Amino acid sequence: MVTTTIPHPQNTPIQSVLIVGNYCHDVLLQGGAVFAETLGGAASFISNVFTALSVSFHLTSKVGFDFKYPVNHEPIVIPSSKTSVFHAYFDQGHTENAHQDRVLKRVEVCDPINPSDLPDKRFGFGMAVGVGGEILPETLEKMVETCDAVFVDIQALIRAFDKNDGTVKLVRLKESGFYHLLPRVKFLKASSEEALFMDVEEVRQWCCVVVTHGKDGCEVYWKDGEMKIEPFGANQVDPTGAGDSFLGGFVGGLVHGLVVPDAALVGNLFGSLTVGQIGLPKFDLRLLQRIKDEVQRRKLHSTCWFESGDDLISFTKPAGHDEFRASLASSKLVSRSPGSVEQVTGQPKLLVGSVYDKPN
Ligand SMILES: Nc1ncnc2c1ncn2[C@@H]1O[C@H](COP(=O)(O)OP(=O)(O)OP(=O)(O)O)[C@@H](O)[C@H]1O
Ligand SMILES: O[C@H]1[C@H](O)[C@@H](O)[C@H](O)[C@@H](O)[C@H]1O
Repeated sequence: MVTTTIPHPQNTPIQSVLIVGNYCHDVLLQGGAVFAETLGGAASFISNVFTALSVSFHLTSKVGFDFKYPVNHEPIVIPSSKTSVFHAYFDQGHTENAHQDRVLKRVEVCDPINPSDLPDKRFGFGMAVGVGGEILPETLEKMVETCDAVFVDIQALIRAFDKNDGTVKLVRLKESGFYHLLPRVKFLKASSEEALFMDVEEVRQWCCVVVTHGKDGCEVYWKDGEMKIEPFGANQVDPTGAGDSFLGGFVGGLVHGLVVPDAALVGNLFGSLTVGQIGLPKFDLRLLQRIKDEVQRRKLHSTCWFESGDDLISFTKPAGHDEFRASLASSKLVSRSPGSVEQVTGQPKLLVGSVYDKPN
């Protein structure tokens, strides 16, 4: 069995998670018109998945006086600031230095999250999941000091914003101001477009790199090996938040005691559930129960990270991995009925139409 020396958080049976990143308002546009407005930000998609998986967490997030969505975990409200706003244009074509399936513009920006905004306590897991440049190097530094295992979405580190219109551009990870902290980070998640801005071969020597590939699932790279994790099928109507929900499912799986390959399957599952809906997804309650049952069953049959007591995480696909995938896939087949949908955070506002066809 291939293992690596990632310590499990402090031998505590119940893992607490710190999520750091601002909520935002997302405005989705196509053909010059707004077709949806939703609650956004990686923090909102991840909390949505954690709530679905019954993972408890603390959230540090900032919004402005104009924040307009009801949420279960209250953000810090900055009276002198507006909430960060992103406009996502789905028909402006591809640019070389931007997200491929949409052009994103940050049109309002809330305050950054400072180290002093973080709670003064230790956490098993920390997640640095900024969207608008709100995570500062010193904030990530405090997270690696106070959390046993830190997970970073690369979008929190490498985004730059055009001075005139806020268009999101990416800078190389090496020039981001965060590079020196990578040896203290446990997992770095990047989409395939973002991965072009880093040297995966170099970074995997320090931390585990997870690259997501949209409908093709994801790949996990660590010092001594790599593996591909199979996707789940989906009818994509809006790709927004797929990567965030993936990360929520992945970390949620680890918190529940799954090994990395099995947790990555849970990540792929939540990514696939997210692209099937506009904005923040709502999950069918029976589907969630099936997923949680499968995760509990799986945990009983695999070497659990937290309970093994040997301070090692296995990166090898354990026996039964394919069966676990099949059982998760079959849980997607449970039908939706009125009243079985759990609404965990802000509702999207559909302005034009109800189904969006992904542009080529
Ligand atoms: N069309 C799809 N069908 C099935 N699964 C998908 C699809 N798109 C995304 N996923 C799942 O979601 C995960 C994350 O998707 P993706 O690689 O597009 O992330 P991303 O580009 O960071 O997303 P975003 O920036 O829109 O949040 C994938 O690894 C996959 O598991
Ligand atoms: O709500 C979305 C989502 O969090 C995406 O992952 C991020 O890329 C966008 O900037 C944000 O507006």
